[in-house]
This record gives sequence, structure tokens and C-alpha cells, in this order.
Amino acid sequence: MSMIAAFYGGKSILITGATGFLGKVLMEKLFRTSPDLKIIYILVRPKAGQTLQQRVFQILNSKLFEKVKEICPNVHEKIRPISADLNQHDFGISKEDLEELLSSTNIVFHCAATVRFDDHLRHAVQLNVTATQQLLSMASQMPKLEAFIHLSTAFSNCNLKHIDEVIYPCSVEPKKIIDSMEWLDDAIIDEITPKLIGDRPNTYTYTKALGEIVVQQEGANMNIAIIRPSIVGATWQEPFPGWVDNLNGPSGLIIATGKGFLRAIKATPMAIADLIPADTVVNLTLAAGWYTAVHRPKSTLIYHCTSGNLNPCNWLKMGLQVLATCEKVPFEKAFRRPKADFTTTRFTTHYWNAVSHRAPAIIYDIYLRLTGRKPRVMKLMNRLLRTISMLEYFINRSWEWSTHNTEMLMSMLSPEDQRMFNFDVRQLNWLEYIENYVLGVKKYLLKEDMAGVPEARQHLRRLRNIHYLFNIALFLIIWRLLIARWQMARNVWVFIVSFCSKFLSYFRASSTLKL
Ligand SMILES: CCCCCCCCCCCCCCCC(=O)SCCNC(=O)CCNC(=O)[C@H](O)C(C)(C)COP(=O)(O)OP(=O)(O)OC[C@H]1O[C@@H](n2cnc3c(N)ncnc32)[C@H](O)[C@@H]1OP(=O)(O)O
Ligand SMILES: NC(=O)C1=CN([C@@H]2O[C@H](COP(=O)(O)OP(=O)(O)OC[C@H]3O[C@@H](n4cnc5c(N)ncnc54)[C@H](OP(=O)(O)O)[C@@H]3O)[C@@H](O)[C@H]2O)C=CC1
Repeated sequence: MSMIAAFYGGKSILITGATGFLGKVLMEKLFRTSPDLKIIYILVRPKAGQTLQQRVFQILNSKLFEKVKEICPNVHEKIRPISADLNQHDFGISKEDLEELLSSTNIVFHCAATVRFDDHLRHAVQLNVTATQQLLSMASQMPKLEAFIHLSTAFSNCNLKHIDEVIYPCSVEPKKIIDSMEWLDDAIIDEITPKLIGDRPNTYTYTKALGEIVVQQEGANMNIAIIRPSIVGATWQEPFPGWVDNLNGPSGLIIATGKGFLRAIKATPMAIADLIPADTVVNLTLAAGWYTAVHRPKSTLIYHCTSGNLNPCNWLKMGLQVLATCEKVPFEKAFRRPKADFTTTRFTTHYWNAVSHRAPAIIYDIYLRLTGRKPRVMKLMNRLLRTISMLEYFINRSWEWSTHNTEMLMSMLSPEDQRMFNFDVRQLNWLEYIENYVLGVKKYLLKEDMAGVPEARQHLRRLRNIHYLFNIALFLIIWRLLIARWQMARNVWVFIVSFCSKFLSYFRASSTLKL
């Protein structure tokens, strides 16, 4: 019998960010392994013209929840969406809903955040710091609360090379930052942002670090744990391999590579690609929830959910496997044949951006214009290059995260729990995982049917022929221009032509003699 699954049975659980990538995988696992849980409250905001119920309906009807619906047919009765916007004071939760939440909740999983790297500091502070503070304040009024689990990121201290499972101080106290955001205007915030984030690359990592300090300060009297995942990728095993539903992290770049948009990237090939599957993060999160509530550690424990120190994979290995899978099972309607070169200097990056990215985009836009269609490729390419410039920081460095708490937690699990809530990344086969990830991107993100693979292969062959024809035509044009303008080129041309004709006549003569 699984101790963790049994622990969540009969519990009332509050999840923020349940409509996000990790939140959905967390909810799915909870329902699948503890179908007898009492209720899951989810804080949801209406979005894209959808009501809360419509959003929940959409999640439950996705492929991710197929197994859950078999195991727990009344799953829809066990989800209680609560209208809440974490940008608002008190989250805009109604009085009745708040009373119910405060009186019933046993466990809180705080997943909601803005994960945009370039978010305005005011917004990032509001969501990643102030909302965390408010949620902790709510949690402190929950008489039945057993554990509060906060999702942070392994990159909250990415300004350090070696990161321990501790909370590091920031130069300015989070409370001062929260206060200042209330009265500073946007222009001043823009001016001080680089000074505040210091040697971190973006507002996301900075505000997640502030959020951790808030958790430590405000949650001193609660049972709290912090989970720090690295780069979260598609699911490894559960509920099935390769599930992913957003473009964050590597997923967007896998699409760009598979579709032939991205053909070179500035990355350090041997740097560690610290990916971690979403189901591994969720298993560790649930195990930490159980441990925090049952064993009540004296201090806030931080768990690094990373792969680099236990089972390292580098960007070269990842890039090659992405490419190999895209050749085996190509994406439909590729722009060019997939290729993944790693550039290491600014010069080569600019060169390949011009030759391999911008030039084909311009040529294709001209073609679109000539055929009476709206040019769009250059716009897409600029967006992609901007995205890459934001991710570059993370693919050109390696970090070391200590994992003592994570290993301790693993040793505390029963053999049954180690199997059911597996977060031992040493068992992960990277080549298999990356292949499933790419296939998952194709199926669940791009919604491409596997029946279209032969046509996609045919399309790649056509692109290869176009590529050869284009290169030959380009060579001939350049050569013609050189001959017209440069005596040396003419001499070389005369030499080649006479050499070929001599060779041909010798070949003809020798074959006549043999006859
Ligand atoms: C060979 C293989 C090598 C693989 C190599 C992988 C390296 C991978 C390193 C990751 C390293 C993370 C390490 C921290 C891990 C955490 O702790 S945080 C979680 C990760 N968070 C993220 O990844 C967020 C990153 N994204 C962003 O911050 C913003 O999207 C950006 C990059 C600033 C772009 O902002 P923007 O220009 O305003 O664009 P945005 O409105 O977000 O989206 C515009 C369009 O681009 C699309 N888009 C958004 N993101 C992407 C993307 N990543 N790619 C493509 N399209 C995208 C959107 O769908 C949208 O399309 P439309 O709906 O308009 O058709
Ligand atoms: N993905 C990754 O690579 C990593 C993620 N993490 C952390 O894991 C957690 C979950 O990340 P992930 O699932 O990928 O993120 P997503 O962007 O997929 O999900 C974010 C969630 O937060 C919710 N949210 C955002 N703003 C508000 C708001 N104003 N009010 C209510 N809800 C809001 C979103 O709701 P809505 O659907 O309405 O937008 C969504 O449910 C985050 O804390 C992140 O920092 C850590 C390391 C890596």
C-alpha cells in the first residue's frame, strides 16, 4: 500500500496554477493515485472568453485526463474551481468561497506564477512575490492546514554556480520591493530593474528568489517545503510519455527546429541540459507534501528537482537526438530541412542568423508577396530570434545543484512509493525520453496526426531537392558574375574547361581502343 497515496485520501487540497503545465499534471496524478481524496480547490481566473467551468471542462476532456476518468468517473464533482485573480488584492475571492477554503483546506500546492522572462518587474513582483505573501497569509488562517508546498525554480539563484538547498538573501528585502511597487511609476521601475536584478538574467528568476524569502519569513510557523525544478520538459512515464501542452522552455525550440526555422543556435554543446520531466517534478512535489505533513521537519526544506548531478545530458546530445527524431518522424509542412548547428561565438551566431535564418525568411516573404499572399515569415523569425536571445543565458552555462534533501526524501519512501512516486532521474534514458518528447510535441502541441508522416517525409525530400537546385543556381550566378569581372576567375574557368575536354577526349580514345 502506498503511504503517499493513502495520505492524500480524504484530503481537501488547494492548488494555484492548476490550469498551467505543472498544475494539470499534479492534479491528474492526485486523482489517479488517490481517487478517494475529498476535493481539489483550484484558483482559476476566467480567460479567453471562457468561464471557470468551461476551463475545467476543457482540462478534464483533454487526453491527459483519459486514465483519470476511468479510475475516478466522478472526477468533475471533486474539482471545485474558485474564481480568483492573483493580481488582485485578496485574489478577488468571494467571502463564501474564502470561508470554505479557510475552514477545509489540508494541503496547499502553490504553482501559480508568471514564468515570462521579460515580464515587467511590477507584474512579476505582484504574481511571484506579493501573491505568495497573500496566499501564506490565507494559509496561516487555515486551522486544518498540514502542509504548504511552494513551487519555485532551480534558477532562482542562477547568479551562483553551485547552489545549495538553502534560501539565499537578496540585496533588498522583499517587503521593501513590494511596498515600492505600490508607489513607483513604471518609468522609474524600468530604470531600477537592472540594478535590482543585478547579475540575474531576468525579472522571473529575481522575483522567484524574492518569493522564496517571503515563504521563509511568512511561513515560519507553518509546515512548508519549497520545490526547485530546473527546466521542466514533457512527461517521462505518466500518465503516458511525451505529454506537453505549452511552448515554454525547450518545447518551442523543438518546434522551431523540427519545422526547419531554427538551424543554428548559440549554445555551449557540452554544457549540461538540466531538463527534468514534468511527472518527476510532480512525484517529488507529492512526496514532499506527504513528508512535510507527516514528519514535520523543524525547518523549511528545499528540494532540488534537477537531473545534472545524477544523470547528466548535454545540449549536444539533446540537439542531435531532437534532430534524429525529426528526421525519422518529420513535422508537417516544414519550412526547411531540420538542422541544428551550435555556434559558440558572437560572430558565427550573427553570420548564421543572417545566412540561415533571416535570408531564407526574406526570400520566402518575397515569394509570398509575388504570389499575392501576405508576407509573415520574417516577423515569425524575428520573434524566434528574440525568444532565443532570452533563453541563451540558460544554454551557455552549467550549474551544480546539491540534492541532499531530495536524496533523503527518496530514502524515506517505501519501495511501493519509490515505484509509484518515482523521482529518481538516474533511471531516465535520455535518448528515449527526448524522442518521446519530440513525438509528444508533434502530437499534443502541434496536433499532427501520425498518418501524415509519409507526406511529411515526401515534403522533406522536395525541400532537399529545392535546396540542391538553389545551391547550384546560386553557384552558377556567382561564378558568372566573377567571370564577368575578374580576369583570374576567367583563367581558372578556361583551365577547368580545357582540362575537362582533354579528360573527355582521353576517356573517349581509350574506350575506342578497348573496342
Ligand atoms: C535543438 C533543440 C535545442 C533546444 C534548446 C532548449 C533550450 C531551452 C532553455 C530553457 C531555459 C529555461 C530555464 C528556466 C526554467 C524556468 O524556471 S521557467 C519556465 C520557462 N519559462 C519560459 O520558458 C518562458 C519563456 N518565454 C518568455 O519569456 C516569452 O515567451 C518571450 C520569450 C519573452 C517571448 O515573449 P513575446 O515576444 O511577448 O511572445 P509571447 O507573447 O510569449 O508569444 C508570442 C508568440 O510566440 C510563441 N512562443 C512563445 N514562446 C515560445 C518559444 N519558446 N518558442 C517558440 N515560440 C514561442 C507564442 O505561442 C506566441 O505565438 P502566437 O500565439 O502569437 O501565435
Ligand atoms: N515550466 C518550467 O520549466 C518551470 C516551472 N517552474 C515553476 O513551476 C510553477 C508552474 O509552472 P508552469 O506550470 O510551467 O507555468 P504555467 O505558465 O504553465 O502556469 C502558470 C499558472 O499560473 C496561473 N496564473 C498566472 N497568473 C495568474 C493570475 N493572475 N491569477 C490566477 N492564476 C494565475 C496560470 O493561470 P492561467 O491559465 O489563467 O494563465 C497558470 O495556471 C511556477 O511556479 C514556475 O515558476 C519552475 C521551474 C521550471
